[in-house]
Amino acid sequence: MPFCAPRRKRTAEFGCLSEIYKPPDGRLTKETQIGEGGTGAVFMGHHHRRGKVAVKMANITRDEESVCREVSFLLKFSRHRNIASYYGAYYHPAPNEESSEYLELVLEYCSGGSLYNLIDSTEGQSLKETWIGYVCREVLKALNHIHHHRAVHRDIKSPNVMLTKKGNIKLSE
Ligand SMILES: Nc1ncnc2c1ncn2[C@@H]1O[C@H](COP(=O)(O)OP(=O)(O)OP(=O)(O)O)[C@@H](O)[C@H]1O
Repeated sequence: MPFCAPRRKRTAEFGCLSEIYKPPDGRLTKETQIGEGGTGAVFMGHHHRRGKVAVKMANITRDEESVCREVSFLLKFSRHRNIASYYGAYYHPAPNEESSEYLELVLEYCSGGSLYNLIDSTEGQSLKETWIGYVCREVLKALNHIHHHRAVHRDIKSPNVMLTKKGNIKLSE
């Protein structure tokens, strides 16, 4: 089975997650862990067609509502150049009753880290004004796009602003 994008977000009426988000057939591999967010761990991964990707293990058992919110945000907005591309999601069932169910969200890999890391790396010095201007302009482009579609982000902070290898700015949820 090829890499598949979810057809629609989960709601009670659509039924079983395992039918909506098909599991991969081994063409997606998870490698080292690169971060930890509120919904779960984030891994660097490799996809046979996309190359390097970020795989976010979103814990459905712990907080299904915020996972659905994130998927819905990505489906709506991730085609914008200032929002990390969303390649699809896979359902990961709980192996036993004590474990959690996950949705593996496959995203564009932002190897430059977050704006938070970038500021931190200056060790108390400020970023150059030209950089501050550039980052603000790119984040505003993403926000303008979101607002144009009558939505709001509500969690703008430096850890949610990511950088790609080329220095492009990507707003995440
Ligand atoms: N697309 C990505 N590319 C590279 N690293 C990423 C990517 N997404 C997340 N990360 C890494 O994983 C960490 C956690 O990301 P995540 O989006 O889960 O954080 P969060 O915003 O705190 O979580 P949430 O808002 O979902 O509770 C980030 O700080 C970053 O280091």
